[in-house]
Amino acid sequence: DLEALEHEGREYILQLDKAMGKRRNTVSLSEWAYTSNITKENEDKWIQVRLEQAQEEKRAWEETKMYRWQDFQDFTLRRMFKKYSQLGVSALPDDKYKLLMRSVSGMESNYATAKICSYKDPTKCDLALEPDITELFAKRQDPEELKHLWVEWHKAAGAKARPNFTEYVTLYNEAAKLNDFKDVAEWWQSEYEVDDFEQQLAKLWEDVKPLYQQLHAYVRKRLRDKYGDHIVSARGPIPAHLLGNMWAQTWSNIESFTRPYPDKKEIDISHTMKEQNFTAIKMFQMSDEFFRSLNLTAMPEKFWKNSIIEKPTDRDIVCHASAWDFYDGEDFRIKQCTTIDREYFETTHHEMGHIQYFLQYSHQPFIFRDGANPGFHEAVGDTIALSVSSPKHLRRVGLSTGDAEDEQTEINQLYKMGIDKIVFLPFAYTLDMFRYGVFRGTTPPEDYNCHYWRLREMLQGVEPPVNRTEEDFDAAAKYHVSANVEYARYYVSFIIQFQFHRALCQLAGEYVPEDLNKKLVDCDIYQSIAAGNALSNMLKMGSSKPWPDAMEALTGQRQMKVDGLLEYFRPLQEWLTAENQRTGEYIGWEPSKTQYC
Ligand SMILES: C=C(C[SeH])C(=O)N1CCC[C@H]1C(=O)O
Ligand SMILES: [Zn+2]
Repeated sequence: DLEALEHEGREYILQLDKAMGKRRNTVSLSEWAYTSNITKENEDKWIQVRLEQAQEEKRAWEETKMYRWQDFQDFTLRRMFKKYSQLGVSALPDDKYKLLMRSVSGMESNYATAKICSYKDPTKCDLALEPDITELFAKRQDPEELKHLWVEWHKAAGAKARPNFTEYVTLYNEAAKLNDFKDVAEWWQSEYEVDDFEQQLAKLWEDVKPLYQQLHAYVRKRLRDKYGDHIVSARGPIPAHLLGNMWAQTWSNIESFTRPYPDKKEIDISHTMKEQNFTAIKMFQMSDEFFRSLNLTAMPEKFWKNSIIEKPTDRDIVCHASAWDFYDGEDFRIKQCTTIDREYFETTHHEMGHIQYFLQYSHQPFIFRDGANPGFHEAVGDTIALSVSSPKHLRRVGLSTGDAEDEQTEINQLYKMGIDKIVFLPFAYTLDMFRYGVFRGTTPPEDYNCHYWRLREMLQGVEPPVNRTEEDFDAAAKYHVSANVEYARYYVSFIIQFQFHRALCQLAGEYVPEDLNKKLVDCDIYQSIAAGNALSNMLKMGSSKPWPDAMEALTGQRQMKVDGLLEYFRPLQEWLTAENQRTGEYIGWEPSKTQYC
């Protein structure tokens, strides 16, 4: 009878889950070995381990099909079977699976080891993305030097990845079909468990676009003031190499010469951290201390022993920051090539947020040891960083000397947050709108690069510094495209982190709507047990429930909405609108004058 069958099903799935945990540990250890020491030998070992695991996963998958789990009464048991009934890339036959892994590791190792020549010294050709090119792009303001760095990086990391990328698209789509998806776009969107995900992304963009256009118009004016209108037009897109970041995804590095009130003291914690002889480990200890102040879990001993937090000098590694769960309840690691600056201070909190999530759901069955959706995992650390980057907190930890919280300082602070958080949204939206089209085949290979730029111009209002052709492949010059990491998760994160932050600030008594002494921009939840416990209750759920249940547990909302973000930035939006009217700046952008593609 059904009762007995369901009982049998529970026994089966629990032992399968234990086996899955062991497998994930083995795979994580071999992937760590490869990405922390990029050699052919380590790549071969990682691929071999993945192939062996794929065999075991296939056998287990065949077994689950024998259970009529759709009729089981227990929601959690049904959810476990549902997740186990999806095999993933292991559904590919061995030879194709191997080709797929080789094409991705080929792109990722190319990205991790790419070098370019210096602008000033053409014989110096050992510049890596981290730390060399990143630091030059953050500091240099000469348009010709920035153009050189931009063109050379996009050649070395983008164009070179094109052959591997086209093979990856074909094979990955085959895997999608073997999992009963039309294509990878549908597979990626299924992770969000709503049937109108793409429409939701478009709605969120419509809601935040007016704010973005005001910020874009203001920044374009300040750049035109600095570089002249022969470089920055009055009504067109902004040249992408002038925004302080290789992908123009955050414009924080041009804050110093574009902020609204330049005569107000700038909070430059990069400078202060260097002055105070900060080390990478110090940043990690400060972040760990913040999480512990919320009554969350301390980093375990193996974290401090096994993490790699500085770039090794004796080997090639994947420097792009990452957080790792080894699924044994005690081994959790971060790998990043820390430099002492604001950007890595934030990245450290971002990665520690991943580790905290791992720790909070480490009691769950392995199949539920995931974010409620991929955006949740990206939002944890950033939500904490919203408190850490408040002037109040920076004063608390001695990274900023007190400045009267007057109106102008507040606008400067909101501007500093906005050129990081608002600016990021159209970039993130573009990256996966582009890849959805590629996987669906609506964007044919012969149109990959020009379509990518049409999307970037339409959504982000930026244009390339030089003409582009289909010899280029600029999308792969971004880590996540070369490393096969889905990106809508960050778009979701940058929306929901403001819903989380607002709820936590209210719980901490740090934010009271309409109370001018309890503003959202000043909120710092540091040491709030009430906020920490509420966050912990959401994180402990992992992916055991649909994400609206997790979001409701913390915020009372069951939908992604920009209301949190718009509430946070309201004073800035009002200021930008008034300022753009005062200067008569054109809002939005006309199509680019140059036929660059
Ligand atoms: C820090 C990470 C590792 Se999950 C990252 O890739 N982020 C964090 C913010 C956006 C995105 C990026 O760098 O493009
Ligand atoms: Zn992340």
